[in-house]
Amino acid sequence: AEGSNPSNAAPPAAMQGPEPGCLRKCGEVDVPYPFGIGDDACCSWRGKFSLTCNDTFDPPRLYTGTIQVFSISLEAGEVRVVSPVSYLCYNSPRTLGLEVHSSLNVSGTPFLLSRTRNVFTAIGCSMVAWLDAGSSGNDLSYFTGCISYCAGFHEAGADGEPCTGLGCCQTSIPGNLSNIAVKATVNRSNPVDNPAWESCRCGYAFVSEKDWYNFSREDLTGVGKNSFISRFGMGLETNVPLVLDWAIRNGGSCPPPEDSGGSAKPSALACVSDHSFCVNATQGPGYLSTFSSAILACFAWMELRKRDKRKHFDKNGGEVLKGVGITIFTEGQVKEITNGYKNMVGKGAYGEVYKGTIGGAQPLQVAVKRPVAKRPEIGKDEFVKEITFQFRITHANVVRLVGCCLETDVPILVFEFVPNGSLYDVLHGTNRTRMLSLPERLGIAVGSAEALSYMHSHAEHHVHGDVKSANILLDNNLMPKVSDFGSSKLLRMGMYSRSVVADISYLDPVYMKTGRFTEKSDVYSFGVVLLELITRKTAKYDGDKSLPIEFAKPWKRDDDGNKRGMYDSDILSAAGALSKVYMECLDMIGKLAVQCHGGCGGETHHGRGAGGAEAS
Ligand SMILES: Nc1ncnc2c1ncn2[C@@H]1O[C@H](COP(=O)(O)OP(=O)(O)OP(=O)(O)O)[C@@H](O)[C@H]1O
Repeated sequence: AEGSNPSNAAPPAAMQGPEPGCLRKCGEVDVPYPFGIGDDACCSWRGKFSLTCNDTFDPPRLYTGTIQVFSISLEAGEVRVVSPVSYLCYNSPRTLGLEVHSSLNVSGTPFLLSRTRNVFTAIGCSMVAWLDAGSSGNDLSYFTGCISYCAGFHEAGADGEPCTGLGCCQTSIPGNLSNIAVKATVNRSNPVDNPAWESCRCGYAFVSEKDWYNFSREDLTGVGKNSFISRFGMGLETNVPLVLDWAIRNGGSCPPPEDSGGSAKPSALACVSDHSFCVNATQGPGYLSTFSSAILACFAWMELRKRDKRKHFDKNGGEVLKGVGITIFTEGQVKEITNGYKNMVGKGAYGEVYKGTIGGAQPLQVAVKRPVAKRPEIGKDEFVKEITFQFRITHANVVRLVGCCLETDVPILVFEFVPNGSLYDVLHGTNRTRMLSLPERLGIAVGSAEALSYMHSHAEHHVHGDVKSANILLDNNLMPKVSDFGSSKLLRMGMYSRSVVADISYLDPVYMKTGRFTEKSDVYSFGVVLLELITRKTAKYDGDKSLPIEFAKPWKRDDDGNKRGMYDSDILSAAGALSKVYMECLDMIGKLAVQCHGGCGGETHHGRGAGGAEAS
């Protein structure tokens, strides 16, 4: 994973994560993915790292096959397992009363004996210890060993001394071993008496973790609480640790080293990402990757991602929201819904908006708001309250919150999809395809006002905070649906200033002076939308002209001759447009808008209820 930033890397295509609900502990032993407990192939990587947990022991014991596992390290790519101990005991200077050989075979598993972390050790007086070993199930073509001799108990090395052949001997082992047979025996071709047989009765041989064994003369005695058997056990029932390297190999490994330079990109890796590459093996043929840094990075990346998601989920109040009944999507589900974020339909302060479909018997089209900004810390309780509130709103003129994904820093919000774009696009868009009639504009004004009125008076006096034509979406019947009730508020909960979130052209001057944003500020913004509807001018037009200011000028002067000067020419040229009723209707909307802005000597918007109520 050289040069990569794991947290930004794409998920490795070929490596699926574990299913939720898999056991991750056996007794005291943690079982991290790619390892898993039990037959469920989904709990471990492709079922190839499955272990068993035997709970007839107290505490339960973890096994790979019949070999007990003491611990697993993802970072080191190692597991520590029980090492079988071979032993013998003399019953005369030259004859053995007991001779037990033992073996260990991990061929065909992801494990190999670690060359660097283990050593072969024999303990005893007058003993020859053999290690037969190989790299496959039947292969025992390699052998090594060592001899230990001592003329008497006190002739053996002192406690703690290195194993130099006086009571114990050691030799290192090669790489690429998966099959070992250990023999503790006498040299039968040239038998030598064991003069110390009465005090140094037993001998032992094993492969163990390097530096684990510390020589003690008492180990030679074969009896007593300080003997080797008492301290460490014998046969397969020992607590002698052996270190196995583990890696993903056949069917999930790197191509052979000769095919792969340092930058070669493998094609069938367990863990293929742009940042992965194969490294040459140090474990000999057949062992293609000693837990390559790429694989390590992938596992680390997966673990990090998992932890991040959990952290975000908790921070975003996931546990509470689960109880509320809101649909909570995983990041993967959102990706599926949006077909990999393929169809972006817009972009706002909260983030990018993608069209998607929730499948099922009745597929539902949705708009997925994916945050782009990192949010400042906001109160979890506040966020949960807001999302819960949004989720519970059911009003035909408010865009419905369908669900959310809490696994990201800022949650992804999923809304119903409103197909006809925003009022802004329909009125002012460069690709404008339709002309709105006056009754259609009235319908949009009334519907939007109802949404605001509902929120202001019924829904705990909820202020929108960013009323504008871009936030009024139109369905196929031109029914308006006010959007962003939630997201503008959610953004404001952080340290963002109001002015960053809202469009300044719609901002209430009273708010500008006092810094206090109330439902009456929404009324002011709604007045600007009304003016957009009858003039088809943007809130700021012809450079920096303010629509509410310019429109209100003749109204304030009571200059009837010019009051109608800004009405949309499209409306005025429509059939029947110049009828009395038609013009009076336009005038009423104009008057209402001016009142929303506190003009004309009438009641200001600060003295009235919601503009929505009046418009309705
Ligand atoms: N529910 C929806 N259905 C269909 N399209 C949507 C939906 N929500 C947003 N859009 C589209 O995405 C665009 C951006 O929407 P968004 O609400 O994020 O930003 P905005 O309202 O334009 O700006 P701001 O975030 O500053 O208020 C909208 O103009 C609209 O075209």
